[in-house]
Amino acid sequence: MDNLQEYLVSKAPPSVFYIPDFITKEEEAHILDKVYSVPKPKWTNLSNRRLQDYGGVPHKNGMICEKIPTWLELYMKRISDLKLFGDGKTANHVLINEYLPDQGIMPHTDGPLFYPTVATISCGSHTILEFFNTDNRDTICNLLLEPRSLIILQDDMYNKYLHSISEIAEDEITDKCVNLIQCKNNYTVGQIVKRSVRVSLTIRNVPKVSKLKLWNL
Ligand SMILES: O=C(O)CCC(=O)C(=O)O
Ligand SMILES: [Fe+2]
Repeated sequence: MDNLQEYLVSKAPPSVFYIPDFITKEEEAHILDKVYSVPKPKWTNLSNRRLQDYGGVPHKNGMICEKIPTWLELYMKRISDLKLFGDGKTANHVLINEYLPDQGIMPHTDGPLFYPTVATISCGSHTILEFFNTDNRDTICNLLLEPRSLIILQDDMYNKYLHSISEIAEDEITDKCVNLIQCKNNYTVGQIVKRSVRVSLTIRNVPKVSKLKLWNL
């Protein structure tokens, strides 16, 4: 991956980059193996998905950094090397979401505690990430995220629009999907694509970290 600009999704508002095959099938299998080998309490169960978080709890007074597993640091470095987080800053937080085929995430923005660029690696299944206008909930565009792809959101696509994943077990490809020509596979409008279990790695930078160390733990 030499030049990020080659991966710009030019039909979306500024700015989205879509990189198919960012990781190999072997790396995908390795990630899934690691994600599913944690002890059960590492999972946080929500009503519509489960998640694991690494790096600490982002907080307005500063995140108290926690040690991140070595296997994850490898993928964080690959993202940090893209220089997405401004003046030499590197990734220091990872959220791992697991979605069963009919699970999703409600419309939201990622908020002010993170540097306003988010990088997400998809494993196991495709999904469709939908973007909405905050005021009237009109659709802005959709992005088809293939397994092993990387998506990078910044500028208005991070700050201005809401994003969500519908709670449906299969997706219909529509012309609202603005990155179809950049996908590895061929998709046609009207096609139905069945979801399987998807695990996503959302890799970010929390600019404000606390120097406080929990010596007594
Ligand atoms: O799973 C994804 O691709 C999106 C996750 C997301 O939006 C988030 O964790 O804030
Ligand atoms: Fe999000």
